[in-house]
Amino acid sequence: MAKLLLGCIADDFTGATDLANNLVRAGMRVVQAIGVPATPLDAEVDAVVVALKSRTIAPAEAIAQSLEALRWLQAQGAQQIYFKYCSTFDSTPQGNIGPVTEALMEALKCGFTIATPAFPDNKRTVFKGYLFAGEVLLNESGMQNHPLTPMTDPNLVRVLQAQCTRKVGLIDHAVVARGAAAVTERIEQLQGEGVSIAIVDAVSNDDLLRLGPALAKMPLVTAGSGVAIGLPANFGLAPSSQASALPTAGGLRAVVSGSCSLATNRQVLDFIQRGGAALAVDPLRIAAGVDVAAEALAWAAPLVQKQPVLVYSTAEAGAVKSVQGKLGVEEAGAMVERTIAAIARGLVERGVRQLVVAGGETSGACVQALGIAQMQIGPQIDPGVPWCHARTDVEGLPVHIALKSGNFGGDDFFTKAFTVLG
Ligand SMILES: Nc1ncnc2c1ncn2[C@@H]1O[C@H](COP(=O)(O)OP(=O)(O)OP(=O)(O)O)[C@@H](O)[C@H]1O
Ligand SMILES: O=C(O)[C@@H](O)C(=O)CO
Repeated sequence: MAKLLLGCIADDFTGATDLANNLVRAGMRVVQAIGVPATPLDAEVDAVVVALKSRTIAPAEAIAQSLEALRWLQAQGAQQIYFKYCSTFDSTPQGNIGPVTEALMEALKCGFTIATPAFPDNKRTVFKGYLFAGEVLLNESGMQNHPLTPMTDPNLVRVLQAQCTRKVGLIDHAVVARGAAAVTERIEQLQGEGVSIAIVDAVSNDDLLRLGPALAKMPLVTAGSGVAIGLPANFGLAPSSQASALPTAGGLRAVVSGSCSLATNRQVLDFIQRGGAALAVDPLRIAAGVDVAAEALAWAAPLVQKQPVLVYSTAEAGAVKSVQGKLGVEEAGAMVERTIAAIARGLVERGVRQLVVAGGETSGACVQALGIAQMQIGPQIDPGVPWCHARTDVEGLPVHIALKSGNFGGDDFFTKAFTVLG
């Protein structure tokens, strides 16, 4: 068995495919495992991304799951570990970015690591330690109102320090601009000052590519997906179309969406305005006991033979709040996720082999409903979202599947996705 070059631990499912996508584009062959695999790796790949759902669970549980993933990756011979979190640094005041980072450092006897969510391809940039989402600071981007991980402070040194016992410092843009040797020098200086984790500025892919060589000997790297573009070169790998080759796609095409982000709302509207076949799922009818999944599948069955179909619960903030007010936030979420996941499975049972899923939680529910354990990463649709290929437990059938983070993708994403597969 070939040795794994890079072993990755991601704190959610769509974030894991985002990271895998950047590694593939930089030349690595990558699989994504859903949870920590029970058996040794049996694929010829350069990197494995273990997808956890550890972003908002209790810190002790996030640490336990991350260390279990670390042990599995080490058993496969991983030469370097990458802890992937969100490009908007989603965390609660307690973590889990800080606690998991420190636990991994401890386990790896790693004296120094970096932390940067910068992902310029998706307009996440870090300057002087401050995180920008698009044109505005993180705390003005809408993230200050996130229901689970409200981000009210854009200063990442402060945010991470509040979650860590180790000292957190900054490698600022003036250093990164001077290249890898300057970064290495700054790391030595910071270590002399007792700092063991540094937020790193990056406002462009060039910054991330300059940073890459300085990370070659670090046992642990922690970041969003952006830093990944600079790592494969450290292992002598270069971008190649081979790394993203997937089996030829066939079968019927569908989109299921449980994401209520602004981007997904625009994508649903765009699909409908182009004349796409679309059906809205009403959470209140699910709550009233109607078999909404069966209805949706009956609607989709004839249409999907001729064209891609979209089944969505996507709604604007006001409508979501009203449903949550009636059903409760968690209950509404869980009910809609179960329904969308049942529809995804039903669609695959009816011949869909190219499936787009929108929303992080929704993706988790769909991947689990389809019994997917491992995904091979293919070509990018839009930054952060690749097509993947996976075996399901629906008669062992394979599907091409794309898991879209709520905020990612252009307005035409649901149309463009299928043109990428050809
Ligand atoms: N119409 C609706 N009313 C209430 N809740 C909904 C509705 N539609 C979807 N939901 C729930 O909202 C949540 C959406 O979360 P999900 O993670 O899937 O999307 P997202 O937050 O846009 O994506 P990401 O986490 O990738 O940013 C899910 O729990 C889903 O079931
Ligand atoms: O980094 C991001 O923004 C995404 O990969 C993500 O983690 C969404 O949940």
